[in-house]
Amino acid sequence: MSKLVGLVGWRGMVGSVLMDRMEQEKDFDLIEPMFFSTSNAGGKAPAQTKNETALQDAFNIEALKRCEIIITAQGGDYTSEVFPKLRAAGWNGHWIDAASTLRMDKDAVIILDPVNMPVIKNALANGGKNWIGGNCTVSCMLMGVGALYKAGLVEWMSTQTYQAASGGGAQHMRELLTQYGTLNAEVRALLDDPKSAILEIDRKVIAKQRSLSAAETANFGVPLGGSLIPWIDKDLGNGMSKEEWKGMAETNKILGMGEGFNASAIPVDGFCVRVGAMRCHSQALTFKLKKDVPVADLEAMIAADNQWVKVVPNTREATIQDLTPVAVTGTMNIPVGRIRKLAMGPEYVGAFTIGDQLLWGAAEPLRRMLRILLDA
Ligand SMILES: NC(=O)C1=CN([C@@H]2O[C@H](COP(=O)(O)OP(=O)(O)OC[C@H]3O[C@@H](n4cnc5c(N)ncnc54)[C@H](OP(=O)(O)O)[C@@H]3O)[C@@H](O)[C@H]2O)C=CC1
Ligand SMILES: N[C@@H](CC(=O)OP(=O)(O)O)C(=O)O
Repeated sequence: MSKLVGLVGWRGMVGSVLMDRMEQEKDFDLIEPMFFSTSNAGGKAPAQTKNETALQDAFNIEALKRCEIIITAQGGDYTSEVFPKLRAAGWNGHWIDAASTLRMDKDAVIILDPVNMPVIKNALANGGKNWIGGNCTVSCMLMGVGALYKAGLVEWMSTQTYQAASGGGAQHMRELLTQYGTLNAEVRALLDDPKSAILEIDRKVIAKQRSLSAAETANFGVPLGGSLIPWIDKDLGNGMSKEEWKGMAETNKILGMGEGFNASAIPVDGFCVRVGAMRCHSQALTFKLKKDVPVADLEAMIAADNQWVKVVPNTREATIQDLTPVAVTGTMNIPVGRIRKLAMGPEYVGAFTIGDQLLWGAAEPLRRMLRILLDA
């Protein structure tokens, strides 16, 4: 008999991408899905439903307890409220979660199986039940250059990110596009006139950006369209943003190197920056390797690591065609390009990588974990 799998958060942005991928990979053929809602209990479950045709109340512990596996993309507040109650009520099922809430808990594994299948298998063998998706930037980075970590080559890594609006959620994407539209409208007549002065256009754009209303910047707090924001997530009070902290803490945890900032952890640090892209996170990486390895060897290792990573030749044409958010959005591909030795010395290597933060960054590791559990 198929396992009863509860789905919470399935109609949100991450949840919708998850549903699409589960459809594409025919995951629903293997499970008895039970759909939950925080807002519409008793409503009609989506088309993938089989026997459980009504939406269940996502706060009803007894209903949740019926599930052998629960997958949630509902968000951290939901996890904080429901997960402890569910475990306290004696539920012993598998909890697969997109939210960051439980990530650093001792009994939780950050799931990214093409990178850390041994960590997942080990936890499963030891009775692990809590499977948490990683931060999107970290997951996309490790899908691209995990090979260098697995080979034990990385002494340290610095990352400078270019993160898309989708990382903030659906309203942030809308806000970005609305701002672009507002700026375009402001100078439309001048743009239509080929003889107009570009500095006049520029003056009008900056004046408009600086005068956007609180409602027009409600989500990001400041304009993002035509600008950037070099701070993502909370201020940790030590000069670091929480998104930057996750780089080292989660990378090391995913790789099974312990809980983040221990003495043997690989240093990972840099700056996380929000840019006006829609749903792809890009990042420029600087590695200090433990030894001098030829670029061709590094490329070969990266290319052989998993079926989704694609090495982009370090040429102008290949880069501008294949190494952009526009090229990657909506695909499972993780291109890694601009791989070259840096001026600081033969152990210093640069690379640039991109991933769709809703696919590998959020939804895909969850459905893959479901498959691992179904196969176990
Ligand atoms: N956005 C991202 O990049 C990432 C997000 N995550 C995690 O996933 C969580 C969910 O993120 P995200 O999918 O962006 O959140 P959304 O806001 O898109 O969806 C969350 C929930 O909001 C409810 N909702 C209310 N109104 C609507 C509406 N008009 N359309 C769809 N859903 C609606 C739904 O719950 P209901 O059906 O019960 O009403 C839905 O499940 C985050 O909180 C985070 O923890 C993780 C990685 C990346
Ligand atoms: N913080 C990420 C999105 C996200 O949801 O991250 P996390 O799952 O680590 O909270 C971003 O804004 O791009």
